[in-house]
Amino acid sequence: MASLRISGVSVAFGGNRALDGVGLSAEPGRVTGLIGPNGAGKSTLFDVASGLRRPSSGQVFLDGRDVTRTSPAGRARRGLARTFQRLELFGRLTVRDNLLVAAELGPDRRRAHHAVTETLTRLGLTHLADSPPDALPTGVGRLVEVGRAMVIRPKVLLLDEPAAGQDSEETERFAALLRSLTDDGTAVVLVEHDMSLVMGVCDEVYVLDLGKVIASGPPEVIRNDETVLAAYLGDA
Ligand SMILES: Nc1ncnc2c1ncn2[C@@H]1O[C@H](COP(=O)(O)OP(=O)(O)OP(=O)(O)O)[C@@H](O)[C@H]1O
Repeated sequence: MASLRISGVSVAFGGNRALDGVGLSAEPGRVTGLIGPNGAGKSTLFDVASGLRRPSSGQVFLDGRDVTRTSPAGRARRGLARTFQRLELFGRLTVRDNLLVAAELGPDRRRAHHAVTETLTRLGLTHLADSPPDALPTGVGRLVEVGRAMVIRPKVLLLDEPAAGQDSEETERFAALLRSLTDDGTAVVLVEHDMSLVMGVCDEVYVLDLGKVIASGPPEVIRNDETVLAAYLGDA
């Protein structure tokens, strides 16, 4: 069963149909890519999935349960975590405390300190644990944001442009991290403009354009899809 299933979701901002009947499934242990030109609706779809925006129609299911009317906090308790395109860290708390705040809101508070230590090790950030994110380069800040989402061991992890600002070595390490998350059975949904990362790491890719899914399938199919090339990859 899909960990996250989105069905027939529509959102309009005034006369602008940001999402128009969008469907998407994210399976456990797989990375599902979501790509499309600027303004295609990717972040809006994450907002609908995480409960920050109520769709005018359509449904969201977590592990088969309809959560369309569940609050963001309720969805987090059911194992959904996300990152934001714009970093949403507490700039002056330490990296460790940024993770701890999230861990203590998760389902297992007693494990919070242990989970933070484990996550910092996994991300290779232990040496920066006592630094405030404000003092770190953006690429590292993004990793801290991913850590804050990972620390509750989510079933579904939505990542909004996590590799922006990372250099090629950091991106490579990040790809390995994504694979290790799927080994844990996490369903990862990745919004990302770095096409080599998307094509290298995703099992399945959805392409959004002007609020509609114009193609979905494995990376090798998407890479050669004429509609996708015309809408997006051609000028990427
Ligand atoms: N709060 C809002 N109010 C009005 N319009 C919005 C709002 N949020 C998004 N939009 C519009 O909805 C459409 C989809 O935007 P969205 O940010 O979801 O796209 P995106 O694919 O994430 O783009 P990007 O790659 O630039 O982040 C765009 O036309 C955008 O201008």
